Amino acid sequence: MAARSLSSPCTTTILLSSGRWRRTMRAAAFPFRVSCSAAAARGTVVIGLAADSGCGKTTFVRRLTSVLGAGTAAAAPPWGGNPGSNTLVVGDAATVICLDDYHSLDRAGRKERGVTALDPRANDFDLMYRQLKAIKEGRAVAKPIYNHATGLLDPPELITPPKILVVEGLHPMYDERVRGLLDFSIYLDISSDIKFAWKIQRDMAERGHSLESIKASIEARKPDFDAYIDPQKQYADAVIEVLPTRLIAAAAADDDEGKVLRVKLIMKEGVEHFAPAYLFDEGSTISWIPCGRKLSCSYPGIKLSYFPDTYLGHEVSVLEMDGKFDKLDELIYVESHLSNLSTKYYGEVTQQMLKHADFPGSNNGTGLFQTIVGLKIRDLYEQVVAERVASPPALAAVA
Ligand SMILES: Nc1ncnc2c1ncn2[C@@H]1O[C@H](COP(=O)(O)OP(=O)(O)OP(=O)(O)O)[C@@H](O)[C@H]1O
Ligand SMILES: O=C(CO)[C@H](O)[C@H](O)COP(=O)(O)O
Repeated sequence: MAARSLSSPCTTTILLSSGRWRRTMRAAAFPFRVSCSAAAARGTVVIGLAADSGCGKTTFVRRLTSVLGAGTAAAAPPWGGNPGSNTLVVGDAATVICLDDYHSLDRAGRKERGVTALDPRANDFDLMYRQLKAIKEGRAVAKPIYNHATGLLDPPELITPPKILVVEGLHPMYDERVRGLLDFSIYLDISSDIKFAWKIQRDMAERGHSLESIKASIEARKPDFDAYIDPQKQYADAVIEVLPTRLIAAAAADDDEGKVLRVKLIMKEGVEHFAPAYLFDEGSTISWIPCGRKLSCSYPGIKLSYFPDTYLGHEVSVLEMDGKFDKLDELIYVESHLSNLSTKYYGEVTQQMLKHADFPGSNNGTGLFQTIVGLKIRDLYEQVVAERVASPPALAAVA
């Protein structure tokens, strides 16, 4: 097969899954030549997105890549890749890798040893660290693939350094070394009843699982979720917490299977390149019911709040939305009262929400806050690049 040039920035040194460096790639394994560009010299900005399975990582990533990739190619798997790939490449703007690819035990291996995929013993954090560090420094890596269709570890795929690398999965903030590579981190914290409702809806409707098997799987994972996944939220720069509504009495809300949600965007103070969004007046405490002439609300209405708080020992600002929008285009009324959104033009949040009105959560705080975090990440990237252009870092030595 003919060699193919990629426009993505990278050097010709590849970090292999085995941990060894290779200066050139075998054409049969990776049939393209890799070129370097100024973006590699700028370094890759790395974003971590942590959550349990079925908690909305894919949905969040779709909103984020839409914000980041505006004007470039739609998200696609790597060129010439394995059909079992979990990676998404959004032009040269961003690449999203799934940390499931660093499972060191395949499905049969986990079963044999009696460990879940959430257990650190089923994951190779040394390789994860080495490869993410290499990408961040501008080097391509041959990353393994965990194939969810077969439950096997497939041959590796080439990941070239993008401008923004999103690492999503169960453990982006678990290992201290990996955590240290993240320029920004997000945790999606879905309360157990709502997680259960989302999982049932997806796994029964789309994957043909029985209610009993879904319940059993959630129960079996719970101890490891509590031990290894949930504690990562203490490290997150932003947490999107999804809770049952307070606008309806608990019994009635239960009947509604979590269709009305109370969503909190918890934003850490003092994070470099990240200025928390706020409602009306920065640093104050606000409770606002926007329903009326400019915002249509059916039962149970909408309540927005904004307040300072402490979260797991950190100073934070919190934006909260309880309820759901009836008419998405009227969101502009709410947007116009929010500040520090990092939009490039008036109404960009509303436009993004309308563009993806069919995504889950578009009529409530999950979609709104995911969109805002996406815009903040784009802004963070632009700030980092502007700083690096003003004072370029020394290039890492290439082996
Ligand atoms: N904001 C939301 N509101 C309502 N339902 C949602 C929301 N986000 C996700 N869901 C539901 O939860 C399911 C899982 O979402 P998604 O695929 O984004 O999660 P995930 O974390 O990527 O899961 P996995 O790791 O298992 O692939 C979706 O099929 C969707 O139905
Ligand atoms: O928690 C998960 C993250 O997506 C998966 O369960 C884990 O990756 C194992 O995958 P599979 O169930 O396909 O063997």
